[in-house]
Amino acid sequence: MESASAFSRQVFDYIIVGGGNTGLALASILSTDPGVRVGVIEAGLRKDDEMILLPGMIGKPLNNPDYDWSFLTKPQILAKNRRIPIPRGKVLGGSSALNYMAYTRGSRIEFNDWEKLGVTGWDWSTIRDAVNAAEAWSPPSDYAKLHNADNVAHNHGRHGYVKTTAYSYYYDLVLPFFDSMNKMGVATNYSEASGDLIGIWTYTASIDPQTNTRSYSTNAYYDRVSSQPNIVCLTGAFVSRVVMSDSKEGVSRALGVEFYSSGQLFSASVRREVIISAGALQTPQLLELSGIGNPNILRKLGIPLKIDLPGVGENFQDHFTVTLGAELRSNHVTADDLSTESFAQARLQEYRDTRRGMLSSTLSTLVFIPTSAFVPADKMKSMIEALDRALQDPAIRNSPYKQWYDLQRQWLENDGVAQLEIILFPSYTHVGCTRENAKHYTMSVFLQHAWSRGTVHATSASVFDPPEIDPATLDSPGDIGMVMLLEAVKYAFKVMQTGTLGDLTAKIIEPLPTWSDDQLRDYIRSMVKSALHPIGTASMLPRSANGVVDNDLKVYGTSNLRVVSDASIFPIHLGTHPQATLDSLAHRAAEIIKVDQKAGAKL
Ligand SMILES: Cc1cc2nc3c(=O)[nH]c(=O)nc-3n(C[C@H](O)[C@H](O)[C@H](O)COP(=O)(O)OP(=O)(O)OC[C@H]3O[C@@H](n4cnc5c(N)ncnc54)[C@H](O)[C@@H]3O)c2cc1C
Repeated sequence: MESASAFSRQVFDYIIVGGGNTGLALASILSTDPGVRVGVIEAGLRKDDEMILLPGMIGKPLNNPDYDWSFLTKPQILAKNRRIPIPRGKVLGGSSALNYMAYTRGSRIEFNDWEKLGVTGWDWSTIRDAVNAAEAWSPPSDYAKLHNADNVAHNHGRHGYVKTTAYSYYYDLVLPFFDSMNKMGVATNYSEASGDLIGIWTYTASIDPQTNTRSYSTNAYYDRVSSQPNIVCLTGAFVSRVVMSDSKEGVSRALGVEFYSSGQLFSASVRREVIISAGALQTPQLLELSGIGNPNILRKLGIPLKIDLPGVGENFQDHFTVTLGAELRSNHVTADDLSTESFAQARLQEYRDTRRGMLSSTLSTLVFIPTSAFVPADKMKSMIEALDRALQDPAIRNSPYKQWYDLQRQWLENDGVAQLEIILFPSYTHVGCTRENAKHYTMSVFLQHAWSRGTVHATSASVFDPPEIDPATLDSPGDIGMVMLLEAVKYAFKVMQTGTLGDLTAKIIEPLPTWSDDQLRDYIRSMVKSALHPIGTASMLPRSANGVVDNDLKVYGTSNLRVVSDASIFPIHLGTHPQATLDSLAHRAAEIIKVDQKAGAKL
């Protein structure tokens, strides 16, 4: 790791802002060319401790300021004015150091439809190949196969960077959950990486099969190149702005960055490109601090305008989730047992001695289903009628985003597109009364294509003031967000009462199947939260559709500033977890940048 003053004395070919999931991956790939110098500036520090590396420790670093930015939304009017937490990694490796390690691909249908939004060059086969370049998959063990782990080798990359495989420990509730879903008519999907996500499956995790530790951008990518002289990583430093030249014939050039380290302001210059990879919440803030954004917002912040780009910080999307809690009839081992000190110590020792056992794993099973699977036909009809009426509103019809409303409308009735994810957590992450010493589980439902469109904007000209995050929770045309969550909760009640999981469930604790729709709506407003997948705030869309970057990830109106490979560039949400796609973006971006470099593109 470098000192700030040494860093600032160098001139880099590429400066990457944010050494997170994809920024660090991209920096590492670019630096495999010895002819270029790459500088990375990351606000967090390197932390390779058990809180990050042990799968069973997930959740422990959250709210710890040494690991987590711990963002809060602004009060959400339709969610009882609550400020909803959105944790984000503040360490080298970013959120890939904190996440739950589900390494899941997106959907063939969805990626192929990006073209309908005016995005070209990003179809399923391109993204699939790029994930394959990122992935170093190992087949699951026989024990994992008994838990329906994906065993279809040709869907996976074998020689990439991020080590993936199935876990080596499964909670007792996994197979009962499969049984209940199968009895609900949801088939087991044995090849989740094929581009078809529909069904119930055991996920492939970003885990090293040799050590059963987390594989993330720090150890998967950066450690391969960190000893090379042409990559320099500065940690504990906050980029406060990209220094942009004045615009010449409508185009501005990134000259370098300014950053703070130990309270002191430094600068570093760049020969070729500045690449912002600061995540979906801080990328728009940094663009605005650099004078790129909506002129009205910049004026209020006292920031001189460099590029008029009103899409910056708009189009914010997330997966919204609600949880239900249940008490078990049985005395199964669950993750809650880890709250007993002696049990936790024994599991930790087991892991340290053998790399096996409960701490080598987390939750492991995911369900993805289309609308028709959880919204009854009569409800579907009335829901779509209300939506169609709402979509006639001139504010929507004349909106630059009309095309993606149309696309989401098509996806609602496409049985190949997942609209709902369900996860069974082998623990009690819930509210409500419970019997002491009883065992529990939590079931969560997640909307995959919410209709809310929120915003993220800087609140001052200082990088140290967190941005204002407004996901517009539950604010959707025809109230479709609430209707779908309501039906999702009712569907989850059925799952909890069906098959082997139903036999094991002593009682549903809260919410209750006997509650009226009004009570359930009230519960949803009280409980809805972020599934921690924010995207869209610097969207890859045509400029006329409020896009911020073009198909080559270059910020409109600049010759050499890209927003690369962080989740802010997704134009529309993925019906899955994002990290594998983010790795693919790093690889795709590296290809694009290398082509530009070879062509000697005029910068
Ligand atoms: C608790 C949790 C669980 C999750 N579980 C899963 C999962 O199981 N599977 C999955 O696919 N996804 C999961 N996700 C989501 C996924 O991990 C993230 O979407 C993804 O890692 C984001 O990558 P990114 O590159 O966009 O941003 P990040 O990885 O967050 O990187 C952004 C980096 O920029 C740095 N930075 C920001 N501003 C500045 C600045 N001004 N100067 C310098 N550095 C700066 C940050 O410190 C950070 O390191 C989870 C997320 C969380 C938080």
